[in-house]
Amino acid sequence: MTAALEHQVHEEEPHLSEAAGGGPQDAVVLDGVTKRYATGTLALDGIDLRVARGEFVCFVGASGCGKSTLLNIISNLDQATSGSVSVVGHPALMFQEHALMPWLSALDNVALPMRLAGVPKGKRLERAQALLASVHLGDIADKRPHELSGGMRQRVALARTLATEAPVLLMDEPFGALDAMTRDLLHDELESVWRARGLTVLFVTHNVREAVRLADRVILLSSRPGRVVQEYRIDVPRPRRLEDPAVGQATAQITAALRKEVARHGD
Ligand SMILES: Nc1ncnc2c1ncn2[C@@H]1O[C@H](COP(=O)(O)OP(=O)(O)OP(=O)(O)O)[C@@H](O)[C@H]1O
Repeated sequence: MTAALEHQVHEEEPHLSEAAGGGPQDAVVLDGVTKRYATGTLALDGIDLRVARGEFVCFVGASGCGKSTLLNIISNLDQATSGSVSVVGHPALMFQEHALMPWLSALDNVALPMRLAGVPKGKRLERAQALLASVHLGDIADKRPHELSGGMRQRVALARTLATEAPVLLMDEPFGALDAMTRDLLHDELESVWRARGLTVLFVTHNVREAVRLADRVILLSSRPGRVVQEYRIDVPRPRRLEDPAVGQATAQITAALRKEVARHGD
């Protein structure tokens, strides 16, 4: 068996590869992406996906359906067994665990990607300060992570993710551990940065309502192996709130489909 494996990153004025079937409007194109781990687990089976530039896509699915595997492959942290992946620019990845450097201040944590990219000190600190202000943390720049609440740390992590200037954000349950109020606030902040910068966001969550609150499109994955079961275009007008009746309706519809998927696998 031969594995046709391809992962392309397009640096500038990218056009996506013909191999992955992309066009100039696409930010991410997956063509027949399959992942079998060395243990034999078939985590993803022939995923075809096309995400337009500026689109906000959320993935939901039962535990173990391969959502994290998918993001890892798109970010090139892991490789597909077969299929092709094409991404515009170098995506930034944000996890549920904020992974801030405990010895650095909030400001220096946000400035870190720019430091690694060789941005001069004055410029990167100025930019980091502006990013902290954009997530309403302009006044805690000198604090270190242990002095901040969980929600504040996750906002610092969001500011640091944005400091990479990546055109594509890959977010794996980034707000999963937060209380409802903080999560609400971060939805607003993420949405406003997404719109202002024209970012493309691929966002994994277990929370269907959160997916509907944020997404232009929700993709439901099945488990063992992970496949696209259904896609839902969310045309509820923005700004949305988690408690909007229209958000509730779409949530109920997708949750019913998700329940069926979970029941099919008995988990
Ligand atoms: N490094 C690995 N080696 C072997 N199997 C793995 C590895 N990582 C994940 N898997 C398996 O692949 C499948 C998909 O895992 P993955 O973590 O991508 O799912 P997920 O949808 O993100 O799960 P969750 O929602 O629980 O975070 C699971 O059956 C998991 O056990």
